[in-house]
Amino acid sequence: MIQIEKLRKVYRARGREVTAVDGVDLTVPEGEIFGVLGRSGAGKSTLLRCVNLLERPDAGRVVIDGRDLLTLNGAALRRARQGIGMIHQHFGLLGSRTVAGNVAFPLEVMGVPRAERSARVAELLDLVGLTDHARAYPAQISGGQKQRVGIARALAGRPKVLLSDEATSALDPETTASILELLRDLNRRLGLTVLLITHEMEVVKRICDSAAVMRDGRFTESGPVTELLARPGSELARGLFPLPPAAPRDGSTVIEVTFVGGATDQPFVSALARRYALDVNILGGAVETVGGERVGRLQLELPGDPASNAEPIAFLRESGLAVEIRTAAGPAGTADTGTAGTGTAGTGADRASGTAASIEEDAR
Ligand SMILES: Nc1ncnc2c1ncn2[C@@H]1O[C@H](COP(=O)(O)OP(=O)(O)OP(=O)(O)O)[C@@H](O)[C@H]1O
Repeated sequence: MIQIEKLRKVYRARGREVTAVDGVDLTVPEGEIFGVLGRSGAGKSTLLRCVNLLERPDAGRVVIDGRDLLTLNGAALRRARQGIGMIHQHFGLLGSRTVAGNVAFPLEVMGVPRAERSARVAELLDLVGLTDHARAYPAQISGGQKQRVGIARALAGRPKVLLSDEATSALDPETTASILELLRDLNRRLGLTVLLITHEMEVVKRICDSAAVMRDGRFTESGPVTELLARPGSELARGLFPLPPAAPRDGSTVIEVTFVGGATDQPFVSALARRYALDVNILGGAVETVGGERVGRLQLELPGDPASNAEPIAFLRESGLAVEIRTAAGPAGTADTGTAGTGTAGTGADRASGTAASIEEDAR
């Protein structure tokens, strides 16, 4: 389990101060995968590096499996850090060592005897599917295989916590999928607790149980992924399911409906049309599997202004669906009647573009 409380890290250089992490609270229960999503410069790497004390936080607590790392020194701190593995975007392999030699390296540093080391390396290579490449050098293997070596090496000391620093950012989509599948598999088989940072929505969608969006050193939203998807105004929901920036035409109401799990079984569009004799127009939408649950977002246009649609909207909400009303100025949040003009932050245009796609693009 990872517990981070009021974590703060300020860099000071040439008389300038940059608050990279500004009071972050975060809990990752044992065996869960937590993803921190954000643009370049949001503070993700700093946050991750504070968890294994590669960076010393200025304030706050980092508690791993009940031990407050900031209170430990010397051997006790070294032991605690052995319980935290880390993988990196550019793998960080030693070019002069074979695959097996790279995996053996941390075991050598830990002083594990040779025979035990060989057995453990064989076990680790089997775990990541690289037994046949034990004697290859990093230059002779693909990016995905290099990351598998990185993962095997990170697991050498039998850590309970794995930190992942953009582990799939240098990989093509197919390889990304296979590495994410491996991480999910290891998380389940070994009960690993994983904290990962990424700018890729795909990573959150495929393997994270919970996630946070980070901006300017803070979490702007945080929680179980399926809960965030159903939360009105969620940036994560907009990123995973981008919808067209539709402003309602005069005399119509545009709503965005998010449904998770069981709610997807209901034919709510036809129920709405039948019950209220409405001509419902579908403007856009998508349904996907997130965290093993079916999740979707639909943008619908209803005839009549928001006030005249209060009843149908209430019906959808009572059916367990999250409904946002889009006004000319953007989504109007959760107000029951969705009064026009009371939108949450941002204009229609910037709300629509402030999504995952831009999280990725800005980071490149
Ligand atoms: N060693 C450092 N000295 C001074 N400022 C730093 C240092 N490392 C990071 N920063 C600053 O702290 C802020 C957060 O950086 P950080 O690398 O943690 O963000 P990030 O979200 O991981 O971005 P990226 O994906 O580009 O690495 C940025 O403004 C960055 O310029």
